[in-house]
Amino acid sequence: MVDMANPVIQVEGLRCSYGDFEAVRGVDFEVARGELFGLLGTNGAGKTTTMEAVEGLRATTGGTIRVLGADPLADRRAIRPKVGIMLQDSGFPGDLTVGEMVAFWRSTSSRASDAAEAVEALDLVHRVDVRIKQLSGGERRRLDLLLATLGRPEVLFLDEPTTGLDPESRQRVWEVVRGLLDGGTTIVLTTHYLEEAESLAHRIAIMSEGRIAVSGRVADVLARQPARISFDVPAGFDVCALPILAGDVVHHPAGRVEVRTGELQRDLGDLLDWARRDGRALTGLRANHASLEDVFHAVRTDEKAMSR
Ligand SMILES: Nc1ncnc2c1ncn2[C@@H]1O[C@H](COP(=O)(O)OP(=O)(O)OP(=O)(O)O)[C@@H](O)[C@H]1O
Repeated sequence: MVDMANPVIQVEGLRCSYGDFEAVRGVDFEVARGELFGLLGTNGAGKTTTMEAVEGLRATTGGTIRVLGADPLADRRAIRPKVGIMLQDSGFPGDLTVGEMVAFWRSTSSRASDAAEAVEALDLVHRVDVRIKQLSGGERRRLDLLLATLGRPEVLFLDEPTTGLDPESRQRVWEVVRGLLDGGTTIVLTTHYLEEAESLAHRIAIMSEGRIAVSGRVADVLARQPARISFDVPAGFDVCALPILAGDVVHHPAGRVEVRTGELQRDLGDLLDWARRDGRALTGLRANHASLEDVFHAVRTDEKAMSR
């Protein structure tokens, strides 16, 4: 059960600028202990800038941030041992081997976890004697995650942790992240993979042009978007033949009818009754709740409408 009464991370009215350009324009969110909060958004929406500010790596121009009750920039030394950070580009020394880097990193933490276990979990055993600069992009990402989690952080920031990973490696990273959540770690994650957010996040926020456009529990965010029912219809089909439905009907030229509805069960029932009565086969019938992709698309559409 997520305890929102005692958030581990509190961000209020956050603003960040690069010169005259304001990249983050008043962002608010809270993350409870043991929760995974997903920060999504288009390229340039302000996710990394927000993450860097919350990590204490970037000065802000407005608002307040508290991580474990402290200001992450001013009180960095106090909270740093409890925080793990996986940047988009970690810049670790390429001449060290994986094993040397892990040993060095481990020696810097008083709370280090079992390195051998972590190396195994992230499938890097066979790369221990390889120099970092010789790793593939996916292996680098897995090493970055390993190093970010080695100190058993209470709070973990993951900036696009699975970019460039093949599906199997991505699953492996998800397993490691789920294990950390089971152990009570609080995680903030940015990602462009919507299925990753859908699969891992308790709550998400979708950023658009420096602000949070949509936020909430994944199920609640999805429930705010219409569901879809679709099926094939023969050439020359007249949509007036359909029963009266709560949703909007779109007749695609390729011979498919789509219903976008906030009343999935009722409209689906009415359509099935109608098909049975008229002896019609609804070939290719599909009924789905909205996906995060639909929500993302709606945010993009609003973004474009606002910029017109
Ligand atoms: N060093 C910088 N100097 C000037 N502008 C910057 C700098 N870094 C980022 N920006 C701008 O700030 C905005 C937000 O960038 P940010 O990297 O936070 O976005 P993002 O949501 O993380 O994007 P992406 O998904 O591409 O990583 C963008 O318009 C970007 O061009």
